[in-house]
Amino acid sequence: MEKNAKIYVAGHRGMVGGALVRRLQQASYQNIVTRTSKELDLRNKEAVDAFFAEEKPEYVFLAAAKVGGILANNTYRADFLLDNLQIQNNVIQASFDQDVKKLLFLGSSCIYPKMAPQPIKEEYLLTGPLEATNEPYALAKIAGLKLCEAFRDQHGSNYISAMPTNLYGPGDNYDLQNSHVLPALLRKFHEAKENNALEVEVWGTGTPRREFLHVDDLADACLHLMLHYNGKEPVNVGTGEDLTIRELVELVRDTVGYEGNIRFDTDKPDGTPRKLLDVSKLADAGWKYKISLPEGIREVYKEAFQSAPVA
Ligand SMILES: NC(=O)C1=CN([C@@H]2O[C@H](COP(=O)(O)OP(=O)(O)OC[C@H]3O[C@@H](n4cnc5c(N)ncnc54)[C@H](OP(=O)(O)O)[C@@H]3O)[C@@H](O)[C@H]2O)C=CC1
Ligand SMILES: C[C@H]1O[C@H](OP(=O)(O)OP(=O)(O)OC[C@H]2O[C@@H](n3cnc4c(=O)[nH]c(N)nc43)[C@H](O)[C@@H]2O)[C@@H](O)[C@@H](O)C1=O
Repeated sequence: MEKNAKIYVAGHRGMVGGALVRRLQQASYQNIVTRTSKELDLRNKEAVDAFFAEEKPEYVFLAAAKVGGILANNTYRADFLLDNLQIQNNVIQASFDQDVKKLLFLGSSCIYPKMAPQPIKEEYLLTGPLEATNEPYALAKIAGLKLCEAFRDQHGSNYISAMPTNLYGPGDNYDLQNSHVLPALLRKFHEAKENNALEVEVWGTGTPRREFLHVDDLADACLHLMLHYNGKEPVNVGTGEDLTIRELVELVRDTVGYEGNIRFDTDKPDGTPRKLLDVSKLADAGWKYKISLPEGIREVYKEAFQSAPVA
């Protein structure tokens, strides 16, 4: 990828898209094209086709998507399936029509079967039923990675797919209903400490296990894959380490310095019991994460809550 190549980052205002733009600029890629969803609704095929015909990007990072935590996925089931199918179908088709040299599609670790053997290898895809709470989203992501594979099979398109584990970092979503667990816990414990609340309520039983990767590490992995990976199979991107939600709750509580009680609301869903990724493929390609979870949580907490109020 030449330093003056025209690179389209779809979803640049999001947590992942923002990290991708930072990483590309840090690596001296200056010809980066972006559009907000107000400027370009990627569900609108005509608008997407017109944008690609006008801009003719050479490389595409497809980080735009409808994204949310377990409750959002389980509430807006049709939106998560339809929006994500429309976005990825339009961007991948337009990329082919305009001869994009290489496209990287972002999937998610939730594409794998609920009870897949752990750690999860890429070849476990479609070997068992999905987790019910995010099945619509997972099916959209599976369709996206399969569309990339199909364009490669039929047309020789160099479209690759990365399957990230749970992510956190600057620009995360802190809405208490729709966000993922880590940003939600940071906000809950911060506000409880500020308000001297006696108790913090967290969801589920605390027994599921999750793996967390800082979004700056993900962006670095995506650039590494764009530069060096030309394979058909999706590539897992993670740390290869996980912890229980209860351990995460205690880590966030201690980072924030909250000393009150914690109550687990078992009426809320646990979701997948565990989704630890096997990251040996990425390790074989020479990449490993850098930011440890405790360090990452400290940094994110400082940046999001101790320097300015959360929007
Ligand atoms: N967060 C996580 O834990 C994980 C995320 N991923 C994947 O990473 C990618 C990015 O996720 P993340 O950064 O967390 O999500 P965010 O919600 O932070 O960002 C999503 C972005 O997509 C854009 N977008 C959404 N709908 C549309 C639309 N109709 N038209 C144009 N743009 C749209 C938004 O643009 P705007 O701001 O302009 O409205 C936003 O910038 C997704 O593919 C997600 O599946 C994978 C695994 C874990
Ligand atoms: C990245 C991945 O993210 C999603 O899957 P998920 O990892 O299950 O999502 P989550 O981060 O929201 O929850 C993780 C665990 O944490 C528990 N939990 C406790 N307390 C809170 C809490 O306050 N908020 C949330 N959201 N969860 C909480 C919660 O009960 C669950 O056991 C997919 O939908 C899909 O988007 C996807 O691919």
